Amino acid sequence: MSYQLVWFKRDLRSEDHAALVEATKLGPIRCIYVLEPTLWLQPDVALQHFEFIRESLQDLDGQLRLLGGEIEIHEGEVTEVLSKIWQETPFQGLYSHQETGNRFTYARDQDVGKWCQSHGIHWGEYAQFGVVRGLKNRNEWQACWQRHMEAPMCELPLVQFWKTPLSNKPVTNPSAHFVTPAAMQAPAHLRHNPPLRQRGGRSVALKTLNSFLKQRSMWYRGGISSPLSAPDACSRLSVFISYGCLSIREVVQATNEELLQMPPEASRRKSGLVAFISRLYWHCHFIQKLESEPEIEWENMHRGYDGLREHEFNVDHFNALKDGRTGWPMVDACVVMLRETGWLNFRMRAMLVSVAAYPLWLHWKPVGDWLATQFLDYEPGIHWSQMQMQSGTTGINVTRVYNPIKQAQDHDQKGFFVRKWLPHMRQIPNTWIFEPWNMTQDVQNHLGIYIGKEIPQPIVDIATATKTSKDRLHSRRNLSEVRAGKKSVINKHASRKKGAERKNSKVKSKDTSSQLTLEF
Ligand SMILES: Cc1cc2nc3c(=O)[nH]c(=O)nc-3n(C[C@H](O)[C@H](O)[C@H](O)COP(=O)(O)OP(=O)(O)OC[C@H]3O[C@@H](n4cnc5c(N)ncnc54)[C@H](O)[C@@H]3O)c2cc1C
Repeated sequence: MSYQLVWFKRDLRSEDHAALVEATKLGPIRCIYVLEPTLWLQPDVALQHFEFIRESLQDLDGQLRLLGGEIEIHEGEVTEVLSKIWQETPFQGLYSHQETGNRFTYARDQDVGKWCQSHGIHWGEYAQFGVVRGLKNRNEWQACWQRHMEAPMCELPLVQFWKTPLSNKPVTNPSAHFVTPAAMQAPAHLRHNPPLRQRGGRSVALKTLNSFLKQRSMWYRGGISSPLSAPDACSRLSVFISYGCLSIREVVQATNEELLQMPPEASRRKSGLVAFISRLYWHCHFIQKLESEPEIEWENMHRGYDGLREHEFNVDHFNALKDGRTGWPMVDACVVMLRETGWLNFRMRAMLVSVAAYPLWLHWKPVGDWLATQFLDYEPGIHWSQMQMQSGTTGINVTRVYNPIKQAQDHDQKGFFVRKWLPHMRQIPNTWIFEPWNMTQDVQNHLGIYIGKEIPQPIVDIATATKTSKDRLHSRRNLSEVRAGKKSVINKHASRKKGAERKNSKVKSKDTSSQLTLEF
């Protein structure tokens, strides 16, 4: 029987799935997910991503079984898998969502395009975010985003599968060349699966969306900056959007519906949801940068900053950061929380990168590869744009440096956060909670806790090291050729959203808990 092949990637749902719908309109379909060995060798992947995908595929399999089909998991490089399937039972067309991924997936998609061409196969690719492929002019982008989010959700017609699964339950058929999600084997080299990470699948995603829209959005404004309140106050939807368990359009539309239904007295929740929607806009705005310029994953967005940090990489600084032993309690506690949960709020992510980029003077690429493995919600477009923005290499953003001592004073005044994640800080009295290295020898003797032993000595003097780094960055920025290069970055990447531009570089980001004034 002839059929259309639907290739699931980072779109692990059956609702509002343009590729699935368009393929279904043409006749019987077959659904596959490809476990690509080379993808799992990239520096930005971790076991947590694999396990999250497995959980999401199990859920997707359940959704497809209700419709009479299943998801087949094939192992191999995508063009090899397509060739094998094609040789066994040729298909008419290939259907998938567009992906703005890393360097590997970009090249892989080019190979798939060539494979389809050489086999005379139509490849239907559909946008799943408000990201525009082949965008000619950034001025038009905002209207495109709006159109995408306002379009009706894709309705699935009656589905016919190319074959009925052998059983109602997922079982791996030994004669078939595919396995079920439960039988997926993680590559042995993969490491890092935080015990407290979020679990995958659409059912969990919908529960998370619902609890945010109905309750937790109450704390969004004012609650998202502190790492103590953020785990509940933030939506926690990023990973479900990144792996497509939810479509971003359905999140935007559900939020707008909730806003319409809200009684006037729910003003707190209302302002929370309005702030949240603006984040969903930023989601696509940042991904558009990588879509328009894939090189920002490995090259400075503004090439005038080339050579600034690359040749001075201090491995000891990097290891101290990764081990959570920089000596700055707020930084070390964030590293531990991230390691245990796979998640951090925006402000603390920005602080980690800022500490890496300024006082530790580390180039963003290795730091970004490490953080990509730590963030369960790793989304290349947001990640690499943010890495560069917080490191000062975009050339268009105000230098924003987060002092970890001040961040602790502002967002963890009583030290609950650092004591939660750093056991050795539990005995430190409030007086020294922000700067424990100032404890006198007598105090250390009294507590039986020593700086340089249980508590690391800060690896550099933060004030001096930060000043030196800022001076170096600014002297580069002031070069006439660097100033001249700024315009083309603005033309290509800057947001045209009103209010996005900061009025002047001296405007401090006070609490900015709403973070509505994100820089472009
Ligand atoms: C260095 C760095 C790396 C980051 N890497 C990622 C990443 O790989 N994946 C990712 O989804 N987010 C990333 N972010 C953005 C942000 O920190 C996370 O989206 C957010 O913390 C996720 O939690 P949430 O879903 O509860 O966010 P909420 O505050 O509830 O936000 C709602 C949604 O808006 C989007 N969003 C929020 N903040 C931003 C932002 N600043 N830029 C773009 N989109 C945003 C996300 O899709 C998020 O799910 C990064 C930020 C920094 C500073």
